[in-house]
Amino acid sequence: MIEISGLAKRFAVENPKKLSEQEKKDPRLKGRFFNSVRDVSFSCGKGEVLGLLGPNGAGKTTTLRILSTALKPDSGSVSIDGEDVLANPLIARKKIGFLSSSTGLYGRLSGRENIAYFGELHGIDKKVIAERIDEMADLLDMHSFLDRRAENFSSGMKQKTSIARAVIHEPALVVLDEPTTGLDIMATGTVMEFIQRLKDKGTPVIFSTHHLDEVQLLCDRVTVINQGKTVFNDTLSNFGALSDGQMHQSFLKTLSMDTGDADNVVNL
Ligand SMILES: Nc1ncnc2c1ncn2[C@@H]1O[C@H](COP(=O)(O)OP(=O)(O)OP(=O)(O)O)[C@@H](O)[C@H]1O
Repeated sequence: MIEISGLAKRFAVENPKKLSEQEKKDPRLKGRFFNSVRDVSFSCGKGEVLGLLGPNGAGKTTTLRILSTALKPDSGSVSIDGEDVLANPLIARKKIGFLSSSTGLYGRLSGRENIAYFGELHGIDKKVIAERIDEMADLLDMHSFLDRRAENFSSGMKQKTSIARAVIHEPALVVLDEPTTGLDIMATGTVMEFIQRLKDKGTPVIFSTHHLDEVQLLCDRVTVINQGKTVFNDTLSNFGALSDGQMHQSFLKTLSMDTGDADNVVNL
């Protein structure tokens, strides 16, 4: 079980002229600081898949980077199975598999070598690494490119290799930042099946997405972030019930419920 409570993270604005027009009008901009995440809370239990939704710039990536310990929050708490992630980042890194949208592969290494390298960093036996890579190559349909150098991989090949790399140590929790962005329909289906398999094995999965069909297919829980705050945090069925099962309408409804203070979280 992972529990996130009251996360907040602000960034210093180095050059206000570089802010987008939308960011300049955003209530999160306070003087020289942009409060990207202001109050984010949710939890995800064993065998559950949680979909993290929100408009562009809502704070999803910032939140997921905090969970993965890549970023330190200014306030709030993150615990996995009762263990304080922020106080024990090394233990947390062992427990969490994180797919980031920004971490690249080593172009000179093959897909297999990229994944194996991470396995070795985690201290896993080489034989076990080889077995796990074979298993993941089956599941993610990677055999045709696994031994090619990663520098010329397509987006789909890169993403599958990055996902395999993120879970090589069989983490207790998997966090995926927009895992299907840029993938074709077949690769998207393969990644969705891979998440379903993690769920069947009891591994909690948190993933951010803009695709409501993926949420409907896979998620048990839905969290919506708007302007850095959790505005909805509940089951998929209660999310659907906000507007008779029309996911798109439910999403829009949660956004309109954000009145800008912390008391408007819809927790049905
Ligand atoms: N290091 C940083 N310095 C300054 N501002 C940042 C930094 N990282 C993120 N932000 C700002 O914080 C806000 C939230 O960004 P974040 O990437 O978390 O949003 P997101 O919900 O993942 O968006 P998207 O759906 O577009 O990926 C944005 O306005 C972004 O510009």
